[in-house]
Amino acid sequence: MRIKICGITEPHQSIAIASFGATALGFICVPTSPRYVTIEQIQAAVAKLPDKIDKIGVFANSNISEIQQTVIASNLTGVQLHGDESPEFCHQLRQSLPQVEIIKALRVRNLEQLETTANYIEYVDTLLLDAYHPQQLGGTGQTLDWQMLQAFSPNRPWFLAGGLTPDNIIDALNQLHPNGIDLSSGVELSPGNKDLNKVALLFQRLKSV
Ligand SMILES: O=C(O)c1ccccc1NCC(=O)[C@H](O)[C@H](O)COP(=O)(O)O
Repeated sequence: MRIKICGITEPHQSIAIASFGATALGFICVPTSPRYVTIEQIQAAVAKLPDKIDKIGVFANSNISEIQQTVIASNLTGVQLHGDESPEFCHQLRQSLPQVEIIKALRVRNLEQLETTANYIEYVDTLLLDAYHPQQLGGTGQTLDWQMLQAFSPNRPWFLAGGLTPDNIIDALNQLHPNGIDLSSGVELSPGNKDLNKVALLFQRLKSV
């Protein structure tokens, strides 16, 4: 299973979290986020990471040239689209960045919206389901209605996100079978400052899965 820790801002934390066993790290490229990082900060955070770690830039409603510029300058291996990007936008991004993993995040409010994931299947590599929040795009600590996801079985790998913590992760994975999990505020001291004790506890608990 893929384990993505998102909202990294500090180089020493990115190295520590990779050494605990994270398979992917996420860097927030959304200027309004308290976890926002510049290209220079991403470069510093990824510089000493092993090649096998996926380095994902998280964008929301950015244009293709901004995304392309950041991906190339920061050596990112993937892009997570966390705004209102359409399937057509994902298709265009694929033409511009053919070697880069495209993850479409959907902030799921109800079953009808969950069904819109089908529109993205042919244009993205991976889906990510996050919780809906009326004011914030991500990193909110809100959990999804896991009951609503019981029958979710898309024709693409998918990440479960939204309010996951070391305390609820086993419960989540007993109920759902995602290909990956994504955590941010549940392993933080404050936005962008990860709590390495909580990250270590997470990986310890995941050993039993
Ligand atoms: O984390 C942010 O600040 C953020 C801002 C704008 C768009 C996306 C953002 N985060 C995306 C993520 O992938 C988070 O890991 C995801 O929302 C889960 O967060 P949390 O509920 O805190 O675990």
